[in-house]
Amino acid sequence: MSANDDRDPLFRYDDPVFADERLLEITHLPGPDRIVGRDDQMQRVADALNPAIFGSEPNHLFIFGKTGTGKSLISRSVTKRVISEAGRDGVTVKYAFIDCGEQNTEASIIKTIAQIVNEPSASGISIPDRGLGTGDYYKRLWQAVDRCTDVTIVILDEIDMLEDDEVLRKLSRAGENRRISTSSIGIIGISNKIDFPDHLSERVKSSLSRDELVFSPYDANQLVEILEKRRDAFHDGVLADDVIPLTAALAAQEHGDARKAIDILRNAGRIAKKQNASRVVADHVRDAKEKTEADRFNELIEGSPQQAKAILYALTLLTENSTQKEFPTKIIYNQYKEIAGQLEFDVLSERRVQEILQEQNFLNVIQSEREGRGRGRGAHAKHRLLENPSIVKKVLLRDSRLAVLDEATRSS
Ligand SMILES: Nc1ncnc2c1ncn2[C@@H]1O[C@H](COP(=O)(O)OP(=O)(O)OP(=O)(O)O)[C@@H](O)[C@H]1O
Repeated sequence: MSANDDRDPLFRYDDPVFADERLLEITHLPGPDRIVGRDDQMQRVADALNPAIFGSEPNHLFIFGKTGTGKSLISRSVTKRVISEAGRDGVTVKYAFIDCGEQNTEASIIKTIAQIVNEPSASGISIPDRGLGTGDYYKRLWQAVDRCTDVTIVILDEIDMLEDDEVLRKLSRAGENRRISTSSIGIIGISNKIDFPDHLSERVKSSLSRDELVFSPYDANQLVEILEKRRDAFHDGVLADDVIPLTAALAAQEHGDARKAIDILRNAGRIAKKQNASRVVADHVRDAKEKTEADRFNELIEGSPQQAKAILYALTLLTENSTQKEFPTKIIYNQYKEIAGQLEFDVLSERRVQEILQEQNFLNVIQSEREGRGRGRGAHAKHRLLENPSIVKKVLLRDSRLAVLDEATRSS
């Protein structure tokens, strides 16, 4: 009798494809021996954080680079090593990783950091989820930081999404302004937008001294190496020989993006498993690429209002039916008006459509560029999709009203 004979037959207890799928989860933090090609960047982050090991204030640091270039990984990995080294000398370092795409207000950021560092038994204070004003959350944060840590490292991912950069000024000057007395705070800001510091307010720009670091995309060979070091996510012999090189090549097409490479590999395994295949082969990888791109795009536009989807759909139709890739606001607006009419939506003004296009540009769904030196960015901007139109369409048509309209247009 096998070990599984008495188990509920409704479920599966073996996984013929994955030995440990968690190694491919985006939140998984690989050990230093699985990190490829980032020695210099790791050293630079270590240099900035080094004072923390002795309980002193680290240097603040901004890290820039395209998506999937290891910015969060290196920040988290080095921070953890700092924490462990500091601990050997009895120095308490804690860190808070905040995704500013999800939490972008001053109060929510302060509250989250306070909740992470606070130990009520040591500090004698609590950090309630709601009910305090921003000023009170700050007060409790300073108390929690002073009473529970020697150094707090605050990692702000997608820092360009911050609603108000005042929080950077207050955190970075907490020691100087005597908000905290026995501890210190270091900030690591992470962004895909290299020009992000230009958009900081003058107050913050002048007060926040920092180091800056740029992460370049990986080449296909580095992506192969990154994937090879996660091969043990699969059972021996499950991956066909060409799977890792093909995955790396596909992920390197736009820019060498390790997140995409890992996502494709994981999705390829899942697709193989779903098909009850005992091996992952090149076709699974190709299907996985499409799924990965659609999932990502879906994540970007999830939560966008239907009007924004109608505008994106207008841009998609224009792109599909033309050799051009970029379209002026006016042309997109005319196409949108037609679509909105067919969908029986209220037709928005051209100015509002322009604003929505700018928002989508900000969210990296499309790219908008101002042409020439025309007045106001609105009327003179041109916009293009950043993703393949067939993928964009596939995702947009998950909205049933757009799907019906698309079907009707094609059959007419
Ligand atoms: N040098 C590397 N070695 C091993 N794995 C890596 C490396 N760089 C990135 N990865 C893996 O790729 C994925 C994406 O990395 P990470 O989240 O750090 O990228 P990022 O630059 O912060 O991207 P984003 O801007 O999209 O947040 C993670 O699963 C990470 O473990």
